[in-house]
Amino acid sequence: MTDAPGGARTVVVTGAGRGLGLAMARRAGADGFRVVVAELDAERGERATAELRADGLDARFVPCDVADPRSVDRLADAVRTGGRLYGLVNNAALANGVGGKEFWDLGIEAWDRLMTVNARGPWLVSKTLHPLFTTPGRIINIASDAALYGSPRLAHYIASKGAVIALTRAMARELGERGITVNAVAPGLTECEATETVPAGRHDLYRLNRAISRPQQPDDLTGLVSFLLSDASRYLTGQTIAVNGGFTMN
Ligand SMILES: NC(=O)C1=CN([C@@H]2O[C@H](COP(=O)(O)OP(=O)(O)OC[C@H]3O[C@@H](n4cnc5c(N)ncnc54)[C@H](O)[C@@H]3O)[C@@H](O)[C@H]2O)C=CC1
Ligand SMILES: Cc1ncc2c(c1O)C(=O)OC2
Repeated sequence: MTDAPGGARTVVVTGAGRGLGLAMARRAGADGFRVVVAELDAERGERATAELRADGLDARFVPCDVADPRSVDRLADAVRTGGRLYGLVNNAALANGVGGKEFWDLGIEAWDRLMTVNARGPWLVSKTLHPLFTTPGRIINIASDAALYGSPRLAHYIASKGAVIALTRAMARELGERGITVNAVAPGLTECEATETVPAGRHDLYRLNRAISRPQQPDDLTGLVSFLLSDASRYLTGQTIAVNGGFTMN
């Protein structure tokens, strides 16, 4: 893709230090976008950015905690100086080791922490960055098929992802006039660092109930993200699309 006049189009990917976020950042970079790796864990963020750059991609690390308004303001400052904001992928979430307890055994603190990062985060980052967007623009919110299926022993997590799906709809309506599409992507349980601690039986259950019965990999998600960032998706907004080998179906 050639750069439009006015410099490269920037796509911010939160939580892009590893896992699905890094895979999506790599794809956005390969598609010709300037990628901002907005990541809480500086070591991960630096390493991921170095990897992308070593592959010849235009990437830069900006430390960011999506739960902290001042940190998100600093992300906006960094984006403002770095070109034109075209896309935002709200990917950062607490997804590592969150499962295992019935809803009645969850504590207030765990509930609030997940809601703060996973639901408030995408709202706060979108709220803070939206004035920087060009037209057209793209926002992609990463949900989870666990919220569609109703996965047990993840109640706070799936409630936070349910909020992300509803938020997507409100944002799509409110940003439609500005030519910014907003969609949610609901990945299935994927083989990556964050799910190494998910019991094998759970991985098996997900795999065996898919139309395409094999383990999901981070790259299974990136084709849809590429499409959503492209002009080909210009009339698609407010939707939630599950990429999960057919574990859930609409
Ligand atoms: N891995 C899976 O099987 C699935 C993951 N998802 C969703 O995909 C997204 C990515 O998941 P994974 O790559 O598995 O997770 P991960 O835990 O490997 O990566 C998430 C990244 O976000 C960062 N992060 C955490 N809190 C942050 C904060 N407050 N501010 C900025 N960055 C922060 C972490 O440091 C980490 O690098 C999440 O939204 C997750 O809920 C959805 C369905 C399945
Ligand atoms: C079963 C299960 N465990 C952990 C996670 C998920 C899941 O479905 C998920 O969607 O993101 C992290």
